[in-house]
Amino acid sequence: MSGIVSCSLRYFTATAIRRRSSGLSLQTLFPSGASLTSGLRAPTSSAPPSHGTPSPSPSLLSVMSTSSRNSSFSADHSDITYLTQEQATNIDVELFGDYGFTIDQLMELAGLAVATAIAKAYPPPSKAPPPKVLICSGPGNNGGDGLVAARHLKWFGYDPCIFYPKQTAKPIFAALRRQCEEMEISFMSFLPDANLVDNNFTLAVDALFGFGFKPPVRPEFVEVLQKMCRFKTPIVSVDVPSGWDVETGPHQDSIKPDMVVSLTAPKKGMQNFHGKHYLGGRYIPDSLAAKFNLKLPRYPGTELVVQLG
Ligand SMILES: NC(=O)C1=CN([C@@H]2O[C@H](COP(=O)(O)OP(=O)(O)OC[C@H]3O[C@@H](n4cnc5c(N)ncnc54)[C@H](OP(=O)(O)O)[C@@H]3O)[C@@H](O)[C@H]2O)[C@H](O)CC1
Ligand SMILES: [K+]
Repeated sequence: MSGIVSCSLRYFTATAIRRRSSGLSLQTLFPSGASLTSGLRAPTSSAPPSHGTPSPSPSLLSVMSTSSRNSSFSADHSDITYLTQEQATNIDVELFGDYGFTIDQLMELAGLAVATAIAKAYPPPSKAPPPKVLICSGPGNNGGDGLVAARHLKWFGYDPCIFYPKQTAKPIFAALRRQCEEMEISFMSFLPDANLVDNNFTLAVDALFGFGFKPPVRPEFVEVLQKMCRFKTPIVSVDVPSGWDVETGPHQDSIKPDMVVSLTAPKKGMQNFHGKHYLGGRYIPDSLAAKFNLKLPRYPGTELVVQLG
């Protein structure tokens, strides 16, 4: 579909939703009429993925860098590092400074890790309409991870739809939005109430705030988080459940995600989380892990994520 036609359709969709904002039906946006909560296959296994790769020969081992055997990366998940907000920020500074990464690179890997973890934990059915996934993206890089994840989820057989209430003019975010639009991923102009979300979406991705969140939630996001608290549709949080204190975790009125995909390393606020928990962000060089004394799980083979719980 040409850009102009798809833009017109998107405008129509957003307008239609605005007009129906009282007693609204999402039929216009979701004409299939199918129950969107149906049909996710049960996870095949809750165990971490097996290695499945042949052991390297002794000669190969002798030329492997120390990286694959570095003590910072361990198969034991019980003593991994949980980061403070300051540590997470400092690691980011190093990655983008001395290590020369760009935000585009890491955000792509982060968003791909999120989509991969979702595909492992909530595999799409092979013979059914693609499951609808609501992506709630915030104004910072956490929101950018959500936009990237939406694109990969579409490739993986889901039907993502994005709520992105506070957009910035930064080129990276404009580009991510455009990429989603060109993949015919819809943007919603408002967040539907919980009952509509529950009836129309199989999953919700919380990409509002990550480790850059400073409590308390400002007024512009209070209603959004209140609505999300009422979702029965399972929520997958990116890096940090939005509204949680990065270090001390949830409070009484916090969202309760079914799953969290931590990035780089889990944050301290996740220490008592008992839901499904994956780690992604396979880009930390050994020397950086050593510098911050990070204990991280080993990613087996070609895996982009590791299941922690
Ligand atoms: N190294 C990695 O692992 C990578 C992680 N990535 C992801 O990036 C986020 C951190 O991104 P950052 O942009 O630093 O921060 P957030 O997206 O978490 O949040 C910042 C925005 O949120 C606004 N904010 C902060 N507090 C509040 C509040 N109380 N109420 C409302 N809004 C709030 C803040 O607004 P300002 O006006 O204060 O600027 C920002 O707009 C990390 O968690 C990962 O998900 C990268 O994608 C890749 C590398
Ligand atoms: K989040």
